[in-house]
Amino acid sequence: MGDPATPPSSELAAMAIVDGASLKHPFSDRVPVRSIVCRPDGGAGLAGNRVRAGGWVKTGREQGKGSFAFLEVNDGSCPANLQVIVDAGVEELSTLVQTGTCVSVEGVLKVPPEGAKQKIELRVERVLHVGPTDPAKYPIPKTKLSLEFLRDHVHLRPRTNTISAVARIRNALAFATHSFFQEHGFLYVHTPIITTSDCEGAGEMFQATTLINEAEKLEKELIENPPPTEADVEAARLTVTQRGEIVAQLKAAKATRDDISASVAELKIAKENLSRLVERAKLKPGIPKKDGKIDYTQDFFARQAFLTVSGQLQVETYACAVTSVYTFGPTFRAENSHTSRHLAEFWMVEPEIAFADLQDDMNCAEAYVKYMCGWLLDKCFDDMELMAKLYDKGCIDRLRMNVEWGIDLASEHERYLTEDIFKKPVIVYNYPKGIKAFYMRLNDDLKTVAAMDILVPKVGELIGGSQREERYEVIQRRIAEMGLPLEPYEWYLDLRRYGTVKHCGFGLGFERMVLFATGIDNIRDVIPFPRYPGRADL
Ligand SMILES: NC(=O)C[C@H](N)C(=O)O
Repeated sequence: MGDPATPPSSELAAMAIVDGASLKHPFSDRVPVRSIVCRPDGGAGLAGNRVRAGGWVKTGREQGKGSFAFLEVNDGSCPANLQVIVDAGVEELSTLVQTGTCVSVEGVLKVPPEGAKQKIELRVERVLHVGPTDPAKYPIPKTKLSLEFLRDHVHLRPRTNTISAVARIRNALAFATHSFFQEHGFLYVHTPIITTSDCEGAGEMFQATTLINEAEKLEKELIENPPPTEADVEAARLTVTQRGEIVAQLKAAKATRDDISASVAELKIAKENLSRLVERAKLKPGIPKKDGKIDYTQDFFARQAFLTVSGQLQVETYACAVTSVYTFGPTFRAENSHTSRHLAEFWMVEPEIAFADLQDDMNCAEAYVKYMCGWLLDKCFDDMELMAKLYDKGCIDRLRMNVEWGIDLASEHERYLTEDIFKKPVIVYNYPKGIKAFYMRLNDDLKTVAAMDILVPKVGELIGGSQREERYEVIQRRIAEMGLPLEPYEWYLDLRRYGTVKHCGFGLGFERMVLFATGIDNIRDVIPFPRYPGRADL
């Protein structure tokens, strides 16, 4: 003893007794609640172990006339709580029992008395930390709260059962995504967020340079249309007095003076606006400056740049070089949309495969969605059970279903098709060319393109994909036909000019997959920080 590197005896006990490697968190002294209760025996086999555990109190009550307290503690590692029993005297019980209090405790795991719901409980011997909460102010009390209400408390909502389960399901789906594509030899390629190309050509891009463009526009306007100067005002006055007729002179003078003072006022406002905008723009990091002034000669911010709507065009460059690739990142749509299926910022998984056609594309999409369903059943069953209980009795069956694919339909009635006609996912393909993007391959009928959408019950479109037009002349004609400028797509056309190859790909809306899996109704509840009109604060 006396050696500063030797931990206190209680810590030694914790390390020695708790089946260390398998139970203890690798980078903290705690044992995650999951390691204690999410076991086939519900944790009973761990009785006698000394552990440290921590989390947030879901519910708490004092028992035995205040001689001890029962706490249901959750640390987000699984949907289940750990029952924790604290004797009076160890800590102020009235603080501990408040919903939302954070506790970190050390004690011994015990099998509870006969008839108890849980198979194991923690008898506390030492309280290591208490983060109290004021029950009068805490916005997330233990009563059932609507998801809509929770949207106004985005920073505290992960403390709820639903939002923490969604976080785990989302995490599992992301892991499954990488696992699926990596297992099948796809390369993960990071595509850019800031870009000048509008992949869908739908004009729904967020401008990345609004501020600078406003300042630039105003400055240009003032140069082209300079407002009157003081000298102009004086000259105008002189002209007025030199005029012959007094009456006309007075009338003219009045009119001119009014005009002039209006112009001067406008000038003042314009100048103020300009300097305010320029000042604000100067504060923005990353804007190119020369001698303290914005440097418009530099290409990047001086040109219009946008937030990407899809990584597809860029990821195609890698598919046409390294064959099988995917990108997975945030994408943006500046639509003023208030539906439960749209977000201004959402995540998309976009694979792209060379030497593959539309049928291959559909096969890949089918295998990928089935893989994710299997993964959730395997790795997140307890969270799925919670979703089935709270939101949608059918969600587990939906994951289990043997998806029926490839029903041949050439029309686009999304949820109607999946909910009323087929109660299963359907693929709709070969769409009329007029309603689809320029990059989709023109079919031999010259009327339709090799596009496909996968529509699923409850959600509608989950996946949109296509075989890409690999023929230089055809794609060039399609771009022109759709009234798009050729110049921004020159690099894209190079892929067809040099070593072209048939290829295909699709985009899966990641949040829509979470909706499909969980049965939750609104897309704003399946992304940690939803972005929709009016919402971007946190
Ligand atoms: N990668 C894809 O095919 C997705 C498609 N570009 C879309 O945004 O819908």
